[in-house]
Amino acid sequence: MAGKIILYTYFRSSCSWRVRIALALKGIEYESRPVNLIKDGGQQHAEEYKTLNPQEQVPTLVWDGIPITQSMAIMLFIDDIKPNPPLLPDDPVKKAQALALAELINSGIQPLQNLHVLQKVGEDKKTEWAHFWINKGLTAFEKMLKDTAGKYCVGDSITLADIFLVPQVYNAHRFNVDLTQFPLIQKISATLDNHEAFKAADALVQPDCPEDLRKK
Ligand SMILES: O=C(O)/C=C\C(=O)CC(=O)CC(=O)O
Repeated sequence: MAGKIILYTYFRSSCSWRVRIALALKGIEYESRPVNLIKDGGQQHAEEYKTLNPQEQVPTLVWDGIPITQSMAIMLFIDDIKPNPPLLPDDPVKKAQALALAELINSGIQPLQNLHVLQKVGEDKKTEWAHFWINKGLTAFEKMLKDTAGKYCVGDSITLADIFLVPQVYNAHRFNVDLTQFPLIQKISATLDNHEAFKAADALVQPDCPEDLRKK
């Protein structure tokens, strides 16, 4: 695996967080470049950044000068350039289950509680809005886990489903979703919280995490 990797990231952006977990699981070194989504009206809208990421979002991974956007595409790329440990099971059914769980969050929850959507929904309604969509999505996720879970979301190996789950659980706490309704999600995310790669990728230990939120 050749190539210098730069990751444009924001500490609590779910999508950046996922990529940080994948890089940590693979043991891939990278240079982290923080993009503050709030400061200066959002540094993701800066002209220079827009040329890398026309959607004006994080993350962007730059590999040997080539920008790659979208967390799912980035993680599949990482899995291709460094196949071990794999992010998806070999078994076709398990692979589809892991992708279905990941997509449930990727397209069914996270985009609805993303910064730019909440800005459009408005300050007074945003908490109720985010709470509704996270609660609805995680209710389905928990039901699916009944058929797929072992130690992790799909069997006993870490997959993309686990990588997507952890940042979404952070957001569930942030928007006051009662996680005691979801015993499997709670159990698996507690196990993941103790995993070294997940600890290293945690939003609250990143260099751009503000001091008042930082994990002590
Ligand atoms: O610090 C902030 O308030 C701004 C941005 C975020 O939380 C990141 C998101 O938009 C949510 C997410 O990625 O899930």
